[in-house]
Amino acid sequence: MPDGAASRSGKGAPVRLDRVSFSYGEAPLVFDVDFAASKITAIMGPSGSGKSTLLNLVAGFETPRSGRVLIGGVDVSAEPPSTRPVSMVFQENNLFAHLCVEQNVGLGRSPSLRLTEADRAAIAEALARTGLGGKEKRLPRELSGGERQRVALARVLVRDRPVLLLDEPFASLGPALRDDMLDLVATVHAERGMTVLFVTHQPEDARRIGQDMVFLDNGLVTATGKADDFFTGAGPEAFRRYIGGAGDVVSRDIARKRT
Ligand SMILES: Nc1ncnc2c1ncn2[C@@H]1O[C@H](COP(=O)(O)OP(=O)(O)OP(=O)(O)O)[C@@H](O)[C@H]1O
Repeated sequence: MPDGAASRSGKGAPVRLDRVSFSYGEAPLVFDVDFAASKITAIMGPSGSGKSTLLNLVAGFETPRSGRVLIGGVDVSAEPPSTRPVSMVFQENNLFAHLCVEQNVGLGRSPSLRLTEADRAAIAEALARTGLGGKEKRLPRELSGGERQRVALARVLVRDRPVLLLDEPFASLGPALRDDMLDLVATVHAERGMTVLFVTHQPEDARRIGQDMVFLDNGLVTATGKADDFFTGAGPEAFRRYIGGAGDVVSRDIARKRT
């Protein structure tokens, strides 16, 4: 499939930030970086380094001061979020409080909730996959935090866009549930091959599903490469300092897996 509009559904599309600058009124953030099609890239960096801003620029919630955002080779810089070939899951507040689970997921299919039979079948399948069968009519406030994030994931499943943006979506969950969710993302990624940009502060989460790594520091991309290389000590000094002792644990896990 050629890059471009054709890659708006189905397989992953490459994402490029071409000398994108952005400012909230203070020092500018400048991003010049490529995310490979159909890879899961972990985005890490100290608090305030610009990770969420980068995702918001890709999603269209923020507009570059200069430079271009390209998805599948197409300049989407002037497009609103709704027309970009992107889905996003935030740390919280992904759901509409007055809509039930089924409707919240249905929005991924049709913003007006005019759903076809095929849409309803896709919604039922996504709810089953995320373990939400039987909870279709519940409101978000009647769900646990983990269940709410699963609804957000189910919506992403039915939306089926070539790019998935995850902004610490599982940060508030316990470790076992977090691992389950990460595994679900990895399984869906293996099936569909969408491009995933995954912001996380957790080295073990980045290690679990990340294939590539983009490291931000102070509003700039300061290192990119294979995630494994970062965790086996080949990453920049700033990365090692950032993850501190967690690096040793993750490296040991990698060594154990390989023996
Ligand atoms: N709405 C806003 N208004 C003004 N400044 C903002 C706004 N959002 C973020 N910033 C600033 O922009 C910079 C980058 O913020 P961003 O949220 O992208 O960082 P982050 O790496 O995602 O941080 P964290 O890991 O803490 O979530 C920070 O200096 C932050 O204070």
